[in-house]
Amino acid sequence: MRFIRAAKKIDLKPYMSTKEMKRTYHLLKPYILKHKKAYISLFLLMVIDISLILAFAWFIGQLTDAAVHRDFDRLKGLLFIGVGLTATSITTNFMDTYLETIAVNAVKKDLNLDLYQHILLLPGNHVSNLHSGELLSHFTNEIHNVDGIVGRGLINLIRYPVISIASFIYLVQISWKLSLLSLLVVPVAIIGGAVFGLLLRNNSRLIHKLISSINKSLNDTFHGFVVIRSFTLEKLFFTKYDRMNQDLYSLELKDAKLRGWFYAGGEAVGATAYLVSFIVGAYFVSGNVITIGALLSFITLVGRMVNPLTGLAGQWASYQRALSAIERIINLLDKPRDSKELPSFAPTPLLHNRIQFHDITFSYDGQKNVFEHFHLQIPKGQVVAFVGPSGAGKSTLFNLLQGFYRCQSGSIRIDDTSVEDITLSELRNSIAYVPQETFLFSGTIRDNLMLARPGISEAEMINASRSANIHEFITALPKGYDTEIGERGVKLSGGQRQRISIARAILKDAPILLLDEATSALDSETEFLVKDALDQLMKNRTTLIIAHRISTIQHADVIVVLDQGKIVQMGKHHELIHEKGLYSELNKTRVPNQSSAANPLAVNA
Ligand SMILES: Nc1ncnc2c1ncn2[C@@H]1O[C@H](COP(=O)(O)OP(=O)(O)OP(=O)(O)O)[C@@H](O)[C@H]1O
Repeated sequence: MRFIRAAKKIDLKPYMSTKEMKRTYHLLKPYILKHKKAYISLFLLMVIDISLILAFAWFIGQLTDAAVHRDFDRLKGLLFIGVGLTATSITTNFMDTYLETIAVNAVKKDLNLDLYQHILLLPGNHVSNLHSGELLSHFTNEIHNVDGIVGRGLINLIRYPVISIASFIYLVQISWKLSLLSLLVVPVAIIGGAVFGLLLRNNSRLIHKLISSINKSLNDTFHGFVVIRSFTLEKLFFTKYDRMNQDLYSLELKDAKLRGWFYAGGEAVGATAYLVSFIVGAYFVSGNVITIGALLSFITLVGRMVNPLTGLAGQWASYQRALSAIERIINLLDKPRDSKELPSFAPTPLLHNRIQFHDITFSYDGQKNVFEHFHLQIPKGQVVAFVGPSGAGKSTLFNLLQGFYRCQSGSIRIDDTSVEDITLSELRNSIAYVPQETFLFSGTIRDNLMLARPGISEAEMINASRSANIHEFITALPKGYDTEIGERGVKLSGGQRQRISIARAILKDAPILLLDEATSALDSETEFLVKDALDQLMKNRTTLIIAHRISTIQHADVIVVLDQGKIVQMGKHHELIHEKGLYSELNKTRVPNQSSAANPLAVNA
């Protein structure tokens, strides 16, 4: 109930604005136009459908009058017309259902794909503000609500008023007095529909928001199983989930009540119009003002005139529900992308000279600078290690070099070309990155290795695995390289995952290598073996390393000591160790009586 209470404060003003409607149709227009054939056909079917409605009303009137006058020849002729009308109606219904499916699902399919592509291309600063649970709910919940806006939903916005107007014109032909009477219910139907539509939209907006929160919570639960169990958070999480579910149930009930009242109101308006027309019409028949056939035509059409008005209001209700869903998608689609095209494998430009961080100033949030006028040059082929306390900016340098974030000023250059001037495909294919936290995709070990680049041969894969000291482990598994490793590689140890990640980087064969704590999950023996592989891998490349362990950096060509985004020391291990400064401080905090090879730089750990 907490969610509902907080939500009650929501201002109703935004729901009255037409700006969001315009934004929504602006977003949907290209998708609708792409499938214009289906929409044009639906429109033509609509015209046929309206003609059929009028024709049936005429048919009933004619049939009744022919029966009253015992005109059997006319009855026979009408029978054929009736069969023809029914056959046309069945065919158009089938076509309508089929085309409606195309018009709705094709738009949803395209929107789905574009949304996915958009998320893949969002820059790092937007991605870090997104929650995967919320993103999932865009695909699993919100996108399905566009039904209310596209397809028949859209056609009905034209269809309903046209049916009402056409029926009304026909009604006037039968009896203008009766027609004026039936007009009295029109304002009631329209005002009622508009009010309920607004209430429904407010409620729907809350439902979408809550479904998104539920998805977030589920995502956190499934990713945080270990923490939940070790901190005995099960009851806490369950209670929170229970409360959200209860809130969702209450909101759905409210939605059902609103809809129920709304449809009941619509029925009442329709029934009133029907009854009043019937009673007054019967009075007209007894006075010979109209025939029985004309009365039957009239009451058939009166429903056709009033129902679209309540239907239009009903359409307005689903439209509001759809609008509240789609505005969440639009907010995401409005965010600028990193590039227009999806990065993919591209031939790697070789690094001929150097990497430069030239006078860069960068902040994640636009307020606190991580780097200010930062300079650093890394000549080709060097191994440069970065050390420094937590939060010094080491990972940020890697993020910037890979183009995950853009600097506010200054430039990062590879061979004197700014990374902003080369495509993301070229940039990222020039870099092999072994991250601090290894991410493996669900699937087999082979799948995870082969994605390093296209065209990897079996022999290359095995050689890379050998170099990363993981081949023996893999071949000892019952299915070898074809072993399924579970979601995110849960069936492997941290060290095994990290060695697969190293093998993947070896296979990528890029001129620049980024190792972010690449050996942190390895025991000292395995680390020794992998270090050998990494040394081989680094030979013809320019390598940037972030490491906690001295063993990984003591042979680096340069060690860059960072503190709060500034270079405070630079040099080789044997020089820095004797210098007074942060590096020797970090070194002093090593645990005594351990070999330096296995020791972490404690401040950074
Ligand atoms: N996505 C982000 N959004 C906002 N701020 C961030 C983000 N990532 C890092 N920061 C901030 O930027 C600063 C530098 O972080 P960075 O991760 O580069 O440090 P680091 O030296 O790699 O630290 P560690 O050794 O702990 O990984 C920190 O103050 C951190 O809080």
